[in-house]
Amino acid sequence: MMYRTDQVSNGVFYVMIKDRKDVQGNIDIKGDGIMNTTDAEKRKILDSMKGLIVSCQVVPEDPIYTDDMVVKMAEAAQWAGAVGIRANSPEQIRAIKKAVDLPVIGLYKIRRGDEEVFITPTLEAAKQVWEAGAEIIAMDCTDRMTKEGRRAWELVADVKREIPEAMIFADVSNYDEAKRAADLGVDIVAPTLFGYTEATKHFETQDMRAFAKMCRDLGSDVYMMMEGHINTPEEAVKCLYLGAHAVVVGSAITRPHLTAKRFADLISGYRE
Ligand SMILES: CC(=O)N[C@H](C=O)[C@@H](O)[C@H](O)[C@H](O)COP(=O)(O)O
Repeated sequence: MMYRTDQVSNGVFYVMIKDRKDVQGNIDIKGDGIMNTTDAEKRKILDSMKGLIVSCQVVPEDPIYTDDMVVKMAEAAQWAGAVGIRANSPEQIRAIKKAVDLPVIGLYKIRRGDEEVFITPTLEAAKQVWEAGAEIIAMDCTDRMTKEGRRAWELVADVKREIPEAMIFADVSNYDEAKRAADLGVDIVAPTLFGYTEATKHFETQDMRAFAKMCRDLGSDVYMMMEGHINTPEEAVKCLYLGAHAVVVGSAITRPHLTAKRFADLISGYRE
């Protein structure tokens, strides 16, 4: 749906959207001032997501698993001042959406045999994430092959065509993948998969140097976020200093058994 710029005041653009409430935001006016409503709405949501995003994920194998655990995690995150939630599976996204009033980055982890790509690997998975209520769809945008015999990032075009209202969060593992994702027109890029690919699996901490370069080169085209292996508030602040719009934290906040294990392992000197 298209709409027009109605009024400009104090550098802020006010826009009228047919049959909907007015929205106000810092909007890029392209060419003749004609814009797509979803662009303005997307920008408004993305701008609001500046700060801490908490990844709230739990699987039945986790020692903390209960049916409503992700809801409690999301409520705790909102209570603490988080600006967004990252969640896995249509069921958990739905439950979180009912309980908290924060934008959700949704994904659907699907393991298909020995395939390496598992974060929202198909268009069907992306549709389910969207239908569950997530505003943003996170997907693997690495250069790895999928079961369908194409590169993971090739799904971006399908999602943009089939679900144009959705924002796309590209999970990548290195600078080249980040650059490609930005060129493909995703909304958010994060090095979520650094440490989880064949080439990076030996790393247990983030590559801050690569992240700084991503922020410097791509930060004006996409929203750069940090995600993965951020364990302390100080590390998160460092990411903001390097140019991150937001920092997504999971395990350190929502997997207390792993935090306990970090302490136990170190204190016991990694005795078996
Ligand atoms: C690689 C993978 O599957 N990452 C997942 C992506 O959604 C989650 O399991 C992570 O918890 C999330 O990325 C946050 O990272 P960390 O838990 O390190 O703060």
